Amino acid sequence: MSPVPSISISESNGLSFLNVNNEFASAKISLFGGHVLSFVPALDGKDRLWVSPHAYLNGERPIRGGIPICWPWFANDHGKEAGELPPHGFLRTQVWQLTESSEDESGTTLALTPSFTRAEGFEHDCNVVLRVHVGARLRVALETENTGVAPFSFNTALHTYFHVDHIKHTELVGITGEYKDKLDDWAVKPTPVPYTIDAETDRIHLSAVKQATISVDSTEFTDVISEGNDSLVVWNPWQGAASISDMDPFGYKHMLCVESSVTKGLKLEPGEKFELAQIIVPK
Ligand SMILES: O=P(O)(O)OC[C@H]1O[C@H](O)[C@H](O)[C@@H](O)[C@@H]1O
Repeated sequence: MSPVPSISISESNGLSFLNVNNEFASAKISLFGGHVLSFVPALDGKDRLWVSPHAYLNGERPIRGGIPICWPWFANDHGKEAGELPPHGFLRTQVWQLTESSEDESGTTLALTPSFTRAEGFEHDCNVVLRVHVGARLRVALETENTGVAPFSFNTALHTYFHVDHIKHTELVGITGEYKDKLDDWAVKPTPVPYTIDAETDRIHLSAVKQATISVDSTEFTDVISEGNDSLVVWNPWQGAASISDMDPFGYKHMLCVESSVTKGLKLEPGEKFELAQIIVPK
């Protein structure tokens, strides 16, 4: 299909990208992974997303940064030994197609679909559509529809890497309740107040937080609104970034993952649809 005029297509290292430019913002989306890489609002010209300078942008590995799509499982929660199946599922490493695009007074909307939704570890019939709206806000929504005759359960996440000027000057506001600490054998702990990051952090917040704010130097920078989530994941590898081959040792200073997530298992009956969405609101 030919996209609307606010979308142009570029290619590099064998990957294709959709570049969206309208009066509200610009955005870049990789068809590999159905992966939003950048969202720069006209408001202040500051990218809200972070991509590692060492990210593989050639289809060899999932892209480190932007908005990876985790589906139909989160991390290694696929019921087999870690390493037997790809972490975060199999959508972030396949080529997606642009199936629809439109523009109106609020911005540009695109729909993308993955090449396949059935693979080892998830042998069910379904349709998956990613809808991206680039306007004064960025809305990313992943819809899953059960097109089969039996129910299935799955997990999913919009694993967004937010850009922050400096992690040591960053605070997360609005997260309440308890979290499971992956770095402490999944111990359940109260959410800290104030919520600052000063060490490796890998947490599944167990309440369905609908709005969190990323503040930098006590100034609100980005609101993160979630719809359909049952949890919120917060991740920063800190100096462990040095052992991640597609991050540099200091990469952790400029990113914070705040992931709108379904981690508790969501059951879809035949014919049912479910949407997980994240809305990124520049302040
Ligand atoms: O390296 P990746 O497979 O992209 O995963 C990156 C991170 O994703 C999530 O935030 C998990 O909670 C972390 O445990 C994991 O390290």
